[in-house]
Amino acid sequence: MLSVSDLSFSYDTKQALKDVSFRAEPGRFTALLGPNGAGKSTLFALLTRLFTTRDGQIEIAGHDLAKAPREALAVMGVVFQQPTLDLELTIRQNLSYFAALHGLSGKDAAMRIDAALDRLDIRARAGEKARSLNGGHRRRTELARALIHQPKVLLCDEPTVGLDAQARAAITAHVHDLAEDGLTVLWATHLTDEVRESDDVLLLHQGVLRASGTARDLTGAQALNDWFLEQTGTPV
Ligand SMILES: Nc1ncnc2c1ncn2[C@@H]1O[C@H](COP(=O)(O)OP(=O)(O)OP(=O)(O)O)[C@@H](O)[C@H]1O
Repeated sequence: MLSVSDLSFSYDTKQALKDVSFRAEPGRFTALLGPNGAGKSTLFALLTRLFTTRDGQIEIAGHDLAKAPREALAVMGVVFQQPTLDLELTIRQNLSYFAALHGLSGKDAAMRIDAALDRLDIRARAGEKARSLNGGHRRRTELARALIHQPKVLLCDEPTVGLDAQARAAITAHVHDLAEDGLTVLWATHLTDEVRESDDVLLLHQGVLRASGTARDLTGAQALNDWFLEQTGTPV
């Protein structure tokens, strides 16, 4: 589980997050929705310890990120907005490198890499250079890489940016499956078609968490897009 309590953060005079509290539960796909400037990237930077703050608390699967950062980060998988594959390495080499960073090697690493590649349906491409893959398969590779160390919490920061509709749908479906298998997923997006009615939604606007609940409960008979517009005055 991912738990955030009373989290605040300021850039000089600009307060980017104000007393944000929420929980993302195991087995749930939690969508973090917010217009530009809402504070999503700031929140991800705090969750991944790129930034730190004394205002508030973050717990990753029971580990306090400030007091036990190593333990907390060890159970977290992250897919950043910007692609981070080495395009000259094969898919398997990219994953092996990451496994080594987590202290995994030999048979254990190979088994975990195969399992992660199977999970994302890209094992058949494992010997190909990342450069030869399309955007959707590169993103799948990054997702597979984020799973090798068997995290309990998966953070995805707008991971479908730049993908075509088909690749977006495939990745989104894969990550919903991962959530159904028990992972805690936090997925930042501004694209409401990536959110299912049964998903949990966190609406962030101007640094404040405006709403949280299942998409179905929050929107009632409204389409999520219309609800979002009504809440924020901003088209998604
Ligand atoms: N380095 C910075 N210095 C000052 N203000 C900043 C800085 N980075 C972000 N901000 C401000 O903090 C607020 C939150 O920004 P943040 O990037 O977290 O939002 P976001 O929801 O991720 O938006 P986007 O989708 O555009 O990335 C915005 O008002 C932004 O202008």
